[in-house]
Amino acid sequence: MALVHNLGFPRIGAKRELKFAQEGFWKGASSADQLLSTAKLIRAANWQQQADLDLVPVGDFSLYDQVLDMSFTLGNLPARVQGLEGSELDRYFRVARGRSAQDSDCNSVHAGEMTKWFDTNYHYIVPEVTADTRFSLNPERILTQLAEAQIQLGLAKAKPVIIGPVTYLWLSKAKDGSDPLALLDQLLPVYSALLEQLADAGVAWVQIDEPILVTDLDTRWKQAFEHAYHTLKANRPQVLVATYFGTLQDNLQLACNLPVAGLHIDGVRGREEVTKVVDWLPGHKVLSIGAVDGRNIWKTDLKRVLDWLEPVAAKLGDRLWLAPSCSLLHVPVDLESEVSGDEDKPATLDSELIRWLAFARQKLVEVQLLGRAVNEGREAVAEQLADNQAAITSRRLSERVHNRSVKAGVGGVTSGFGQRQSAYAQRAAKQAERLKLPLYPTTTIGSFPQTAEIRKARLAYKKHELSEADYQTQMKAEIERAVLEQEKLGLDLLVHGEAERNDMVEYFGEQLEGYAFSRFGWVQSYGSRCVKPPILFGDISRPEPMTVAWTQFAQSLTDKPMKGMLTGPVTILNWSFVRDDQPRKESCMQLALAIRQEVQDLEAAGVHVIQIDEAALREGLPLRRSEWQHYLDWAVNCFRISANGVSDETQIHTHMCYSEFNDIIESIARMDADVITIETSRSDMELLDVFEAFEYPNEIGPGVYDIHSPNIPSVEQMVSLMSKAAERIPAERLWVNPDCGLKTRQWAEVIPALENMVAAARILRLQTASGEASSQVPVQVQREAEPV
Ligand SMILES: Nc1nc2c(c(=O)[nH]1)N[C@@H](CNc1ccc(C(=O)N[C@@H](CCC(=O)N[C@@H](CCC(=O)N[C@@H](CCC(=O)O)C(=O)O)C(=O)O)C(=O)O)cc1)CN2
Ligand code: MET
Ligand SMILES: [Zn+2]
Repeated sequence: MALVHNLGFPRIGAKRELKFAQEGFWKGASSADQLLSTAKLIRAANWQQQADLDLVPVGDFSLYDQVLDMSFTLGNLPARVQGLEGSELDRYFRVARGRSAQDSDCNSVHAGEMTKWFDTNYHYIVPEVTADTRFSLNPERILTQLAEAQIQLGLAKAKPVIIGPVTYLWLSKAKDGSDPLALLDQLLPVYSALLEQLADAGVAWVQIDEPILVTDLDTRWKQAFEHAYHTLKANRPQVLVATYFGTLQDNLQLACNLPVAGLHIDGVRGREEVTKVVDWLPGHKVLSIGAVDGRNIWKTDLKRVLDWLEPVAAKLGDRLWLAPSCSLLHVPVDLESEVSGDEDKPATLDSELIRWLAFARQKLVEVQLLGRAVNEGREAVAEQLADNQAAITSRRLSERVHNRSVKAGVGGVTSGFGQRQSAYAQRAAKQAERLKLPLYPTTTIGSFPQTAEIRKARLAYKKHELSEADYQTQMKAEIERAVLEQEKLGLDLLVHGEAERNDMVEYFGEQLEGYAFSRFGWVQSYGSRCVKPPILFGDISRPEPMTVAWTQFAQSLTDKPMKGMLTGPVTILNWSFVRDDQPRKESCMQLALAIRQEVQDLEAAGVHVIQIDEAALREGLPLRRSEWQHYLDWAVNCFRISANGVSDETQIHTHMCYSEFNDIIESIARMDADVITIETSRSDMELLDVFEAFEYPNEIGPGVYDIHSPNIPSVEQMVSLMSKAAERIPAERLWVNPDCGLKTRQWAEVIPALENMVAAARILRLQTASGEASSQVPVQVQREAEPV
């Protein structure tokens, strides 16, 4: 009998209950007890929905981030929060979010660094270590949740999930430049103790996630796996080592031979490896195959899966387990929420599209169907299989998916599409003459605070309670406010503030043909922040201009230059649920042509600076280095096609956040944007080393203001950061700007932070004018943040 199980379930709640509880608590509007009881209710509901599985994940829930949870479990808190007063919950959120110095205790704490979880749009808090890090077990969270689950589901079903020791260290960053792997022997006793406690609590199976097994590992990391799992052998539950997001390749034998009871592999992205793993896996071990895509929202073609799965099942017998390919964290909770519109929220997906889709709950039903088909024969689920087949066929043959003129447009792309008229130096001179910006020009990345009023108005508009005209009037008022504030602040290059956009990707998805969007299809991005990835289901075209009127309106309010603001094709692709019936690069090319039309329309409307955000270009990099170049080639090509249909005088900006550029700097340079703004403030400008080493030729705005934290950066901090930047990049090519957009902040934070930023730029100009190299700064009056 094949068992069916799950690796992890979304924890935000079907209606984002966790988000509202977190934010209520942070604002001081509700108590810790209220937050914790909402959390408990969500866990119970999640287990309820998974109760039919043979094994159910426990410990996949998190109040902020599962990696931060693991750091707490392992007693690995940054020194800056150790010994602080307050509760553990307080310390937890301090690491997660930072804390400004407005508190009476004067404990300003900067937030832990956040970065992308593999190639997903989920962000985790990077564990911080030093050579002196000592771990100690803090098992309370997981034991408490385990006890809850065991009561609800019975002892046998509860399967704790933890991040494995090798992956944990691989995700860690050593603040002192030491080697995190050197801490392995420190760490293993804590894992042993944890496993022993889980065994004592009656746990039969524990899932230990080691996703780095699908990445390129050098010998040391490979040996670390053997060492770790041999060391952890005694007194523990049976261990299922879980890998996902790709193929094992040269780690395959290592993964198969670890001294554990089972292995999970990604049977969607690693489909071609399944047979090989079956051959290599020792006969006493369980193989869990992820046969349902945990990274996308399409209904599984069950017949196609069964065609390859049945022979595997025949070989493995009881040793086969079935699951989604990875944790379901990356898909929305429940398609049922989309089915019937109510007055509050009209449905957005039609019944035909709904029939093609599966969210987390539906994916678990698919896994169960596969289990029954394997265990009892296809006849046992004949009706469901026929239903599934009909849906698959309906999507494959649908005329909504294919658009001849779009395909013709792609066919007509020539190499000239990606080419600017002149090289950067010539363009820069023409642009400088037109824009007349000062040295160290200041700008922002695009969005200004998305206030509760903005969101409320948009909701009312979507519910048809607010007319289109009234909605537009209100958004125009917001844009006006943003423009006035920027003029008051003395910024040099303005933005309209993106008030009218729900999200930088969803907004474009809503206006492009070939896209659908859900009502409740939320996926956690970080902490309480969620995104609703639009669903790219068909050939993409742009029926009409998407941003021109808003940008023109904003420009009409000021004599300062106004940046047009677009999301680039690669980012739209990477942050959407995309087609699985054609290569991603083809969808991307269609998006590139649509954005190119928008860029040209903006230029024709008199917009002289256009930013095309490619925040997700790097996260789209395949996990395997051997596949990088191919991806980078088409991604950069698509960006260039979207951007380069303009005259020399038009200045193209691009923006990237959370990016490490070391390995891809050549491709970044090939994008040939006139200006690139990047995230650098948390990494102390370290990121710029590679731009210096590569002699990156165009302009750069290294972020000086960490917008992910409520802290207000001081003038000194920003002058010091920019001085570090100027040691690496000639001042004439530097811009002064925040790390990213300001939509998650409040005006009360943004104004003083940008005041300081503009003051910093003025000091830098004065210093340059007087030839002064020092970063001595006149004393400034600092304004503090409002509590969030
Ligand atoms: N797609 C994407 N990926 C990304 C980023 C990004 O900006 N977009 N940025 C990075 C991650 N950063 C992020 C930063 C902020 C948010 C964010 O603010 N998300 C919002 C939702 C944004 C949104 O779509 N808002 C809609 C819907 C708002 C909403 O929730 N409305 C309520 C009611 C409104 C109310 O009363 O508050 C409802 O519908 O129930 C809108 O503005 O229209 C949130 O979690 O709160 C997400 C990710 C990397 N990945
Ligand atoms: N223009 C966008 C903004 O400011 C870029 C964000 S990148 C995640 O919000
Ligand atoms: Zn950004």
